[in-house]
Amino acid sequence: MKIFFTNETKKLDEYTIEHEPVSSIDLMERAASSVTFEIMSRWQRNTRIVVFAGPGNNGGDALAVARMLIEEGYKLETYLFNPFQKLSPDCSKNKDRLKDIEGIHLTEVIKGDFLPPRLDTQTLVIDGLFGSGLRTSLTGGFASVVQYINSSKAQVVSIDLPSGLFGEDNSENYSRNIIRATLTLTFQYPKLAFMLPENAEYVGEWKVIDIDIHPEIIEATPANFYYLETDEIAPLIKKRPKFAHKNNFGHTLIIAGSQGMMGAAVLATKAALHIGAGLVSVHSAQCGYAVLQSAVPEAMFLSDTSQTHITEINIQKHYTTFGIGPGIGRNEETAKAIEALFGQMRHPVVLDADAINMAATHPNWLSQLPANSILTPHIREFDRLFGQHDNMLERLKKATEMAKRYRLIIILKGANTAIVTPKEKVYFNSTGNPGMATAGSGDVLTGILSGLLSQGYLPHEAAVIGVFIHGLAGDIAAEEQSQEYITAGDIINHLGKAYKHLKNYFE
Ligand SMILES: NC(=O)C1=CN([C@@H]2O[C@H](COP(=O)(O)OP(=O)(O)OC[C@H]3O[C@@H](n4cnc5c(N)ncnc54)[C@H](O)[C@@H]3O)[C@@H](O)[C@H]2O)[C@@H](O)CC1
Ligand SMILES: Nc1ncnc2c1ncn2[C@@H]1O[C@H](COP(=O)(O)OP(=O)(O)O)[C@@H](O)[C@H]1O
Ligand SMILES: [K+]
Repeated sequence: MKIFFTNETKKLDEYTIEHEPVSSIDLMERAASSVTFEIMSRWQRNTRIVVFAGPGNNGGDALAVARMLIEEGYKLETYLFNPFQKLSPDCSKNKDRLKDIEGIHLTEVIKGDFLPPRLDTQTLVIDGLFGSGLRTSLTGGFASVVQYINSSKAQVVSIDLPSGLFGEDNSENYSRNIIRATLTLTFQYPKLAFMLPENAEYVGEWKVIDIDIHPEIIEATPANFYYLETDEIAPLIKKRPKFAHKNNFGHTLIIAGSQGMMGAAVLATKAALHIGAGLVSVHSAQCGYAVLQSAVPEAMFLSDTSQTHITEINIQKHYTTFGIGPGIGRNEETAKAIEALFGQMRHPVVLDADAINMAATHPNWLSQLPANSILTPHIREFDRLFGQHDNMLERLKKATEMAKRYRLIIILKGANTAIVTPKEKVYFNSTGNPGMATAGSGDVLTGILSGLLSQGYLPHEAAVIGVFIHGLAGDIAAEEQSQEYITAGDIINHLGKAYKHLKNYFE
């Protein structure tokens, strides 16, 4: 799903209005009825509802929703803020339509005559003050209304965007003057701001409401940001040919583990096998021999000369890819061993964990990796590598710049993991849950990505499939066993079900 910028909303709406064709007031009616439907499915008729409408089309939506809810038997109070005595044409039409119906409590606030209604835990606020047309941070009376709503314990449904929030960059915005929504019902596509952890407190839960924007204009409008969903990932999964043998699915070498951190090697190796690599070998310190051979008998073990850590990696065979980093520690001897490998990397590799930390102290590494290699930093690893950043938006900008400069795929891990490609595209993942914030789940991702590269998936395909299926396996595990319970091993144990879900998706 493309993520457009809010300044493109008008263009998308206008094309739809002209080419569907549909009048703008009917498009608003369509949007409002979907919002009404969603509210009705969650809140009962006896809920006390207070609607706050602004002067633009976001306010128009809110007034239309108010009318529809009254027609459905809900009781509500509606406040229309019109300080400049200028409403958008569709907002004005909806004000007239609302005035005409029975049982309406509509207050139009023009000057500082606003007596705020009581808002308590039993109240549902519908926030239609501002949406995609917000030009500057809210100030004055609008800011006061937002603060009043925020200071209450009412639940808040925001239409399109929490009022006061910009769709993209909020780094200069005033936190106090942005609605903190319980639920945001956004039109047609999620906004970039929703992907960023710094805005979670405003957006709350969010859901896309399809208003049938014309498919031609969606197709024709380029985007740099995407939200990955099952219908985009499922078609990428390859079928294993009937006469295939293990060599068709490549040979992955996992370079992982050191004394006390052998579990990381086990997890990455198991994940590479379960995602479907033909052969998996693991190079690790001698102390890992018994552990690896018993925990993952399907993998071959290549022992380092050191008992405790990796010091030298002798490549005797052709490996399709390398998965480097989980649990290797930061010994300088290990760094030297990895450096010595650069000349032998023929295909994209995966770099994770301490390998990324070492890249931070060995600045020439990034330019020596094969093009389209995959880096999987979490936020702290990312900042160690590329410097401190104040927020996720800053990190995304830097990731985009670095992915292009070094021709790498950067997977910035977290909720809504971002996959940033050398072509400056950013894909946000939709799967995964906080249960995955547990030791070793990143090691599993490294194994998955290496195993996918090994099977011949293109690097950007391996990246999006890997991140998606990792999160999906975590979601299935959490569904069965609850978020708190799941460990990294449970993610691996649910990869099979995740694969099945993707393969059966179109059946
Ligand atoms: N046909 C359409 O155009 C559709 C529009 N939709 C709704 O329309 C919204 C966008 O409508 P608009 O473009 O009218 O924008 P908004 O309703 O978000 O706000 C625009 C109005 O607010 C004023 N304004 C902007 N920033 C301000 C600030 N900081 N302080 C005070 N006033 C400020 C503008 O001068 C303008 O009057 C979407 O978010 C969505 O809710 C939906 O109804 C779907 C269809
Ligand atoms: N709150 C969350 N929601 C979704 N996914 C998460 C969340 N927290 C962590 N994850 C996922 O779990 C993995 C954690 O990786 P990482 O931080 O490297 O852990 P570790 O170092 O313990 O292996 C990442 O893939 C990340 O996207
Ligand atoms: K709003």
